Amino acid sequence: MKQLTIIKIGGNVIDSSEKLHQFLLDFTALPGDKILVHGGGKIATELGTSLGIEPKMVDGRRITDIETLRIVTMVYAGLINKNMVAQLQARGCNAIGLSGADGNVIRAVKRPVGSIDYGFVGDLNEASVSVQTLDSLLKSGLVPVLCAITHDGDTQLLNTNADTIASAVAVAMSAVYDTRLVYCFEKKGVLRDVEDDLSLVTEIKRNEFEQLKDEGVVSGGMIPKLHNAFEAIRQGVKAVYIGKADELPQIDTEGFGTRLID
Ligand SMILES: Nc1ncnc2c1ncn2[C@@H]1O[C@H](COP(=O)(O)OP(=O)(O)O)[C@@H](O)[C@H]1O
Ligand SMILES: CC(=O)N[C@@H](CCC(=O)OP(=O)(O)O)C(=O)O
Repeated sequence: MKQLTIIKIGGNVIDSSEKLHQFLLDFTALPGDKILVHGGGKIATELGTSLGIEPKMVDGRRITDIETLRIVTMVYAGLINKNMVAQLQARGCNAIGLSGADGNVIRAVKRPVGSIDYGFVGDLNEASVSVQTLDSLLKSGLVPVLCAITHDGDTQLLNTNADTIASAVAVAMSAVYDTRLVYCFEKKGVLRDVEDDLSLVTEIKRNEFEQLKDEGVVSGGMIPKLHNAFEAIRQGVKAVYIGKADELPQIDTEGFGTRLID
């Protein structure tokens, strides 16, 4: 099987034009087939706040009412996605920017209302990702750049966490590629002390994740990120890493951030 790398880039890196510039250079230089998935939660929060729409997050997920959906669609599928594609094109990477509705590449189901109504948030299942569409784009020499906007197939756009999209795409693509999933963000990886880069945990096994959670070592957005990462491994993704965006070039030589192991 051919190798495929799925890279997810988080909001704190996208928010810095310098860091984003360097990351896109490194992404372009990465050999082989690749797909980029981006978030942008920080920028959506900033724009929403400036328009008087306060963000509401529960367990790292954004409660997405109709006004918020308009903002995240503009920010993720428009501003960020198109700027990234233009920057990649300028570096010689033949990127194609897509929401989940484009080419029906990611179809989601609106999250059912339980104790919390998340609004227009989309959940993914095993049939969500169109492997055929992504595979044909890759075979045409294109590099898909996916944002956090999905659709339900019945006109409704939905907001889906970008870490979850990256994990679902990696799982689906592992049917036809040897797939690895790389979460890039602003820290060196999973740290024992969030403020200390020297406290990097180089490997985490599934059973150690529960322990790290109980000890309070991992918190906030890192909990769903690790959950998504272990789901990906359980469902056939060959390797999953979490690490610092500007260390991406080391991935095939010195190793990269935290490697997750089943
Ligand atoms: N043990 C930990 N190691 C590294 N980061 C952690 C840890 N525990 C919590 N975090 C927090 O998790 C955040 C990453 O999650 P999130 O903001 O969802 O990522 P992204 O920027 O990729 O969207 C980091 O910015 C950090 O503040
Ligand atoms: C439903 C949900 O929470 N969607 C996320 C999508 C963006 C995202 O995941 O951005 P980061 O990767 O930068 O956090 C949100 O709106 O924040």
